[in-house]
Amino acid sequence: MIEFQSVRKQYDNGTVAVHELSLVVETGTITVFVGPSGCGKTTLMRMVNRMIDPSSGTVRVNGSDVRDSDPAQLRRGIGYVIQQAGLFPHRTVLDNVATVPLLFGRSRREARARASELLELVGLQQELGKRYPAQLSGGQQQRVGVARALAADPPVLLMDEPFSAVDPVVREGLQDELLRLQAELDKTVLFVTHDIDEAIKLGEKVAVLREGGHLAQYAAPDDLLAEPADDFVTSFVGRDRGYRRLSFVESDGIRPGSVTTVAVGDTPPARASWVLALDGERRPRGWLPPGAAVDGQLTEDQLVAGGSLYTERTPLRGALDAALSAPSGLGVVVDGDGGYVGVVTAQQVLDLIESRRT
Ligand SMILES: Nc1ncnc2c1ncn2[C@@H]1O[C@H](COP(=O)(O)OP(=O)(O)OP(=O)(O)O)[C@@H](O)[C@H]1O
Repeated sequence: MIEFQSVRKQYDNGTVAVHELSLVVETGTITVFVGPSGCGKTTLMRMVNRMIDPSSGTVRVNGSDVRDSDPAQLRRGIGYVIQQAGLFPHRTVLDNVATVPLLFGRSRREARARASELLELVGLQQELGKRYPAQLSGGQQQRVGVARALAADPPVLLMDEPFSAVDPVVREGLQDELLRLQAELDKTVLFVTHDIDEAIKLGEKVAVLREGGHLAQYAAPDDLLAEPADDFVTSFVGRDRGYRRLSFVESDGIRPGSVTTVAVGDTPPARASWVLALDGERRPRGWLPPGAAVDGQLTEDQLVAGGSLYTERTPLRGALDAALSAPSGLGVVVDGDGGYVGVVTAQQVLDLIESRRT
């Protein structure tokens, strides 16, 4: 557990970066600090590993005041991941990660073996270990940064805008990876971002900060979207919060309907409605428009691209998105292996939401 108690930080130039802030970060959770630039997120995070000391107030990690620990000792139990990964440019990827176990007194061989395990854990192929950081993509470098922070198996992980230098698609992949890792490792993660969508996706609790290091709200993401504490939080969480809240709404009660399907390679039936094309493993490949004439076997280039797929029993947002993005207006529901289950309409999702309200 990390506790901030009446913490204040005023820099020598008079800037108040954090204003009398108190909050508790629970053990084994991902907690996100989010807010506009300059609101004190980084300052607050760096107080945990004593890169910055508060002007007043107390920061405790697992009950101990951090000021009572030697900074070097303290940092061994706290992994730190930053934007651009901060890797040593003249060491190979494997040696970058092995640095930490070496510091802990492991032999070079043991350290490299451990580094190799960690690269695998963060989803990097072993041969990338021989490269230098500049020979990796931004997303891969970020994974190396995470592997290095995990090398000491610290109970606490600080992540300061770790994914903000990569493009949105890679970023989403890294976020998913972090959630997967956390399910396995159960660390206490403090994550800083200025992106509210990232905060809502990753955080079990989210602290919204505003200018001058004031805590505007500290809540679970669903509560933040449902009941923003004030105008600042309302505008910060954005306009489509009603829609985004669907990410937290269970889909129990959605009954997928059926639609005519055809396997790619077969001859489709003549239909006045949309026909869904599936591959040999019954995974959706696209749609055949109403009345489309196909002579002989159906090929993929005759199909209209499908919308997003909705994996059954995941939150409602995905179901609505699948329906809205499908050319047929029918969201395709798949099972955990990506196999076709049925279809769902936007109306079904809205009816379910309405029935819950009443
Ligand atoms: N060493 C310093 N000396 C003086 N002022 C500082 C120092 N470090 C940060 N500040 C100021 O303190 C405030 C909070 O900075 P901090 O870096 O904690 O914000 P942040 O929320 O992490 O911002 P960003 O999202 O832009 O990284 C800002 O006004 C910043 O200019």
